[in-house]
Amino acid sequence: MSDDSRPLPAEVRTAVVIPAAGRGVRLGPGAPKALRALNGTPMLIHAVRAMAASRAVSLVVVVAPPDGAPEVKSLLDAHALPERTDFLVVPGGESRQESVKLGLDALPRDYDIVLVHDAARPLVPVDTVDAVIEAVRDGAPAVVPALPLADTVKEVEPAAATGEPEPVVATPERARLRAVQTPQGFDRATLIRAHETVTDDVTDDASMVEQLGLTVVVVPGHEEAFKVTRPLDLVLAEAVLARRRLNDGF
Ligand SMILES: Nc1ccn([C@@H]2O[C@H](COP(=O)(O)OP(=O)(O)OP(=O)(O)O)[C@@H](O)[C@H]2O)c(=O)n1
Ligand SMILES: C[C@](O)(CO)[C@H](O)COP(=O)(O)O
Repeated sequence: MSDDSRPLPAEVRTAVVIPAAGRGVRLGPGAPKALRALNGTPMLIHAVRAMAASRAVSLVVVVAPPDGAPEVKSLLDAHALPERTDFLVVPGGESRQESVKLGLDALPRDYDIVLVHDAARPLVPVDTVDAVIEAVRDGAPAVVPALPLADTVKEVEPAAATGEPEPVVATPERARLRAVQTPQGFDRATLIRAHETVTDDVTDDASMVEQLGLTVVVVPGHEEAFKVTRPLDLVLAEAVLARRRLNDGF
């Protein structure tokens, strides 16, 4: 463990950045993905509530579609959210990475732990959020929730949209692979350094911390923390919400 791994004091404050500026191309035509409804409520509101459900979270920064900040502010005002949590809305950028950076730029100084959570993972349970925060409090500079894979994974030589069969290059040992979810949790200084240092395109924030040479640790993820990416994911998300309503006796 490096010096970045010292335990943080218990009273440290935690903020969440929610990148919500994507179009949702893989979901098909319609409003920006984060604003589409799940069970009548925008996906973003589900994601915000999932984060604010943690008593450790005192600020949520929503990174809105570039021209959608006023609409997102109105949505947050129109939905019941915990009073103990503060909310900020900033406009996003061209890529997820850029949107996260814009969210980080808006963070007040007095937050030591920062979570980054996809608006597209609206159903993550609060226990997963708390497990990530606890691991950062315990001294990890970067923490990701993740699950073992159900499928075997092949590395291929990608056929550039020609439709040709793709030759398999390798079969990584499945037992060593994990499917990574969000929220990913960070010591704030580490995450800011990662975003200031790494210029490659990446698909998650933790991989930027890996590029700094620091250790990223994995805590158990949750099946309900899946990302709404394609149309079938919407069906699954509605089914999870229906089951929760039944369990809650509504
Ligand atoms: N320029 C972008 C692109 C993505 N995101 C956010 O990053 C999260 C994960 O991205 P993804 O699931 O890929 O969302 P989209 O980019 O909207 O999806 P697609 O690639 O299908 O367009 C989402 O909450 C999305 O809103 C963002 O804030 N800014
Ligand atoms: C951050 C992430 O959700 C971790 O699995 C994922 O990498 C986002 O990928 P996307 O292509 O931007 O949805």
